[in-house]
Amino acid sequence: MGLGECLKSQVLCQVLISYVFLASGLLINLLQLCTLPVWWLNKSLARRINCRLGYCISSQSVAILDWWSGTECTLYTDPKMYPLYGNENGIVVLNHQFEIDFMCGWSFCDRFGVLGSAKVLVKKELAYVPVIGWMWYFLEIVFCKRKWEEDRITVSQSLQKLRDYPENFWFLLFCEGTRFTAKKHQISMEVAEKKGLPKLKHHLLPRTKGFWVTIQNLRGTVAAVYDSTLNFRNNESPSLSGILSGKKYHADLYVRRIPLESIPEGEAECAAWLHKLYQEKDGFQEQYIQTGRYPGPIVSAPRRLGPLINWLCWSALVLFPLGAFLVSLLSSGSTLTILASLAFCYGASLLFRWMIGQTEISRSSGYGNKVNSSS
Ligand SMILES: CC/C=C\C/C=C\C/C=C\C/C=C\C/C=C\C/C=C\CCC(=O)SCCNC(=O)CCNC(=O)[C@H](O)C(C)(C)COP(=O)(O)OP(=O)(O)OC[C@H]1O[C@@H](n2cnc3c(N)ncnc32)[C@H](O)[C@@H]1OP(=O)(O)O
Ligand SMILES: CCCCCCCCCCCCCCCC(=O)OC[C@@H](O)COP(=O)(O)O
Repeated sequence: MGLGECLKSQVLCQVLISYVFLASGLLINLLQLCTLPVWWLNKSLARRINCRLGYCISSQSVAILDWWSGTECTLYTDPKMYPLYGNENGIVVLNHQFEIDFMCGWSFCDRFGVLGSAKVLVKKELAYVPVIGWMWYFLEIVFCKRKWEEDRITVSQSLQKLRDYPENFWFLLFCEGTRFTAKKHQISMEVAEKKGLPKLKHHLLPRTKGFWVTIQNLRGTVAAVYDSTLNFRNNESPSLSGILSGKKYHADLYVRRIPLESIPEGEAECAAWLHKLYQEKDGFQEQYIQTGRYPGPIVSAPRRLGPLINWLCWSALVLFPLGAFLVSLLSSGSTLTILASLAFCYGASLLFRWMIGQTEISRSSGYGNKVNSSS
């Protein structure tokens, strides 16, 4: 193990990274709250400010992925489509199999200049996660309860609001609705069988309603669906804890651009189209597993310096007062203050640990464990 790797695996480094993320993130959440009056005066300006503030948070996770762990994210796509990425609105359909898939997604958003405005259909439970969940309110992220009776109205309403969004955005949909586990796969293939659909080997059966409602509400606003299939080389199973301790992974993403006009309008036709798409995605995964490659050429989309600079600036901003506080704490010699500070640090580390837990598949929800769809 080299010196760099040894340093990255030290607990102190991870404590400092989590401190920077929590302290700067809560500060940015506060700044986002302060933009509320701007919403009434100039909505477009408020949205643009929130894109920049959101970038300050989400790009920290990109910095950790791209620069701290040095994880390589490789893009397979048609080079003719490349100039369109980031210059139009897109709906991204991604497989949901890996604990850090959202970080790789964010990294690609950054590479194409749409990180601040990135959108996702996300389960409501994540709205309560400090920093990221709170940031999402101000970025007009679409929340769902995974209960169609309620979601059909609320999801449509939230999507309608994006129709006059002032910046280009990608809207991410994990149509499988939950992370892949062997049990969820088995149940969803029973559903597939009952519906007379071909079985999938590497995906859960996609839930079609969220896709249909997204297409319906964003038609005319979004130019294309970016069908995206992610996998990791050498059977890596990446984790956020691994990234924080500096472990390098190798992600490969295959993206196909599908013009929105080619997607059928009716609900049943749209659902059938999505099922066919997932059968194709399953074929790409099989090819990847057999050959270690996706079809099509690799296109260069290098990591950018922006997230690193942003991260270093926020680190300087919040670490300096921490250092000053620690010096004054030690020189005060007050046992009570020192104990109170230690208790506070312990609480903060529990909170960060809980946030990491949200990404872990072993702590995944029970959604999809039964044929009916309760969480
Ligand atoms: C160039 C580079 C390109 C790309 C770069 C890549 C990405 C970058 C893009 C953006 C990044 C942005 C942000 C990323 C940051 C963070 C995101 C992190 C994670 C959050 C993700 C989540 O929270 S995923 C969970 C939430 N999302 C979803 O659930 C979406 C999918 N779900 C749906 O669409 C659902 O339909 C629903 C939620 C709208 C409603 O759910 P509900 O359960 O109520 O209804 P369903 O219709 O799904 O269920 C009933 C039907 O389903 C059948 N059924 C029953 N049991 C099962 C089963 N086990 N499996 C499958 N199907 C089942 C049932 O038979 C019913 O069928 P019908 O035919 O009768 O409809
Ligand atoms: C600089 C350090 C950056 C570290 C960031 C740490 C904070 C992480 C906070 C949690 C962010 C939320 C990401 C959620 C990821 C996810 O993938 O959610 C799962 C859902 O799709 C489906 O849920 P489930 O049904 O449980 O599988």
